[in-house]
Amino acid sequence: MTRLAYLHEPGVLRNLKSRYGMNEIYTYTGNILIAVNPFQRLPHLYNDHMMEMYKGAEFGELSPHPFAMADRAYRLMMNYGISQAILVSGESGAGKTESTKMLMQYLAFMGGKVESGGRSVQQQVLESNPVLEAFGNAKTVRNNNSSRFGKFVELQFDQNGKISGAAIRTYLLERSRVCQISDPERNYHCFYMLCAAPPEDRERYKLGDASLFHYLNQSNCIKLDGMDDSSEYIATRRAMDIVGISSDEQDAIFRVVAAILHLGNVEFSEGSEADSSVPKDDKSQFHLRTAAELFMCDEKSLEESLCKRVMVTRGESIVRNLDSRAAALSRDALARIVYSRLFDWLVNKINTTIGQDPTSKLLIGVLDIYGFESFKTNRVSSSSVST
Ligand SMILES: Nc1ncnc2c1ncn2[C@@H]1O[C@H](COP(=O)(O)OP(=O)(O)OP(=O)(O)O)[C@@H](O)[C@H]1O
Repeated sequence: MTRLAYLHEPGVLRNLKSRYGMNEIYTYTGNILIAVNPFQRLPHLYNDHMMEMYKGAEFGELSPHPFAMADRAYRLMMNYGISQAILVSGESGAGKTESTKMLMQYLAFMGGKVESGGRSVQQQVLESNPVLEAFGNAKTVRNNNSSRFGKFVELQFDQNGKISGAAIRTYLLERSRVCQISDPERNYHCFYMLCAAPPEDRERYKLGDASLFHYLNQSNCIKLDGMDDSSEYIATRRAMDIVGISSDEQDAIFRVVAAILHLGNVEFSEGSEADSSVPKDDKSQFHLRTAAELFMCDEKSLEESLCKRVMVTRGESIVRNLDSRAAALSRDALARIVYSRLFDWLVNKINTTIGQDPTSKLLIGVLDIYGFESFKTNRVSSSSVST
């Protein structure tokens, strides 16, 4: 790009377009790699043979490629003993997560240890992707599998350049999506997966079709072309096994997911006292009872926590009734906070299983932060991510 005679926007775009027309989706501009989403699988670009080619090749000697970026970071770290960071940024749907996976694939190839038994750190980092995607990705207008959280993966290396530990840190999970979605978007994948689980699991969590749940049926998009939620459920369970989440823990996780769906179906009507509220009807009472069972808490306490507010002042606490609108808001607030705690728990669990190397002085971090989006109505959470 820097060799263009006139470096201006039309020239840059024309260059990218003509390269894209020749299936050259990557272009350098100085040390930066520009990736244009091909929207088709190009397996020949990412196989072992390609990784062998880029290994140790001078930067710029071969065609632009994420492997070249990862190789450069690895070499700089090894030659100068300085930790490196790679920032992957772009609009939603641009291909950041795919590029991040390729960077990780190459770093795992260079720094991977051959384990005699068990799974290596690099395998576990790569295998944590499907779990995080099930709980942190959703269909948006631009991307059927959009990451709704930022992710910083830190790979720790020993003196020989072998991966000795890793940590995954996540940022800014989009909590509002748990309770509020609009056409043609979807909520987080895990909700639909669980509604499409084998009958015995659906029975255990008292679930039915996804379209029965308020947190899912606000949008007409329930099924996704090319994604079979029932096989994704099985695949996610398998991925959870691999990252060391026991079957009891998996049951607890899905209990919470199901409880959130039931909670969302609890509607409120005005109670007998002024400005008070109660579950609207038998249906709401059933969902409240089921949510309490799944959360393993007392039904009455759950109802009170939704329909009343406790204000603690110095020395005393005051209980105030909430009207039906305010009760619905506190229901949504509870769903959001529980889901985001569940997500944080998953990330912690994955980190514990992968294992850290506190002695490591050489790190490569890859930051994949979710992309800019501009809607008709922009919420505070989306604008704070986008700025
Ligand atoms: N290099 C690639 N090869 C093949 N397909 C790609 C590539 N990059 C992106 N895609 C396709 O584009 C889709 C969107 O890419 P990706 O999820 O990486 O976008 P993103 O920038 O991370 O978006 P978001 O910010 O919404 O999470 C992928 O699901 C995949 O189908």
